[in-house]
Amino acid sequence: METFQFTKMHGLGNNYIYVNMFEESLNESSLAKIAREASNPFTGIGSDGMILICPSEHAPVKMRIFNNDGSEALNCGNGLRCVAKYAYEHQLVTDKIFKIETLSGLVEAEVHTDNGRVYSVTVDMGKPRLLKKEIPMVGDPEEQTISEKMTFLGEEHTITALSMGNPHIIFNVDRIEAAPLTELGPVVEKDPRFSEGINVEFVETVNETELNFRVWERGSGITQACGTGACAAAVASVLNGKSPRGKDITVHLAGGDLIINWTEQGNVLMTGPAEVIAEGTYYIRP
Ligand SMILES: N[C@H](CCC[C@H](N)C(=O)O)C(=O)O
Repeated sequence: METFQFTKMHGLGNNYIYVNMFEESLNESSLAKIAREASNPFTGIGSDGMILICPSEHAPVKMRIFNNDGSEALNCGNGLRCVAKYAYEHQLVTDKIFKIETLSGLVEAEVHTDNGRVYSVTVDMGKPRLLKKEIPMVGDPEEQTISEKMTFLGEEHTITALSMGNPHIIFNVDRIEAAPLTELGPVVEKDPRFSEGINVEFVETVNETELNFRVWERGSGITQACGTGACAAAVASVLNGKSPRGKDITVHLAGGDLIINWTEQGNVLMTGPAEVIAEGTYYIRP
């Protein structure tokens, strides 16, 4: 029976099965199947997906992330904080500031420690990608998507869309408790106007530096938190003139708070916790 060692970790409740690929080897053609099966809450470990911590030629570590439907995504904010924590605490890196390779490029992480234990991580997520061709979505490829009218289920909505290496669409709501997560989430996620699907976020503006936030994730459904989504929501708030550039914006997600800052230099900084839940052996189903 084939097995692998795993560490289950979460960032604000957005939890993944982490596999140290410096020590494990998994069959590339089985990764989607393993991600689906291991993520199953009844017959697997149960999680929002699987994240591989891999060797890299461009950085000390590389992150690959699979949603719980087995689809591979190009970025994951909560995952990056947990990868940074794991890499530092398992001596895959020696510095407190280091690069991590993702499928959407290199990011830089800084771990914050207490007696050698990482309790919080700041990730420089790089620049948001604002053009329609970078999301990707229909329309003029050289244009941005800021407060644009789009109709879903016969109703017109004003939306903003952008990419943090993975695609995000943001709907503004008056009360976050009333966000139509299950009504709109799955429909928008797979709307053909977004050729690679899209993560669906609902945001209530509390004030210019505070947002309430809920998410229906592409490939995973409702999660407790989405780091790239929180970055996208903060950038969208600045683009719509509701939040200031270069200031910390607190994003209140279901699982807790992230501090996001779209700096004057153009990079997006994300700061938040990363926690270990469990370690163990997973038995791969034949
Ligand atoms: N569902 C996302 C990947 C996970 C992102 C999220 N968990 C985060 O923390 O950024 C996608 O398909 O693009």
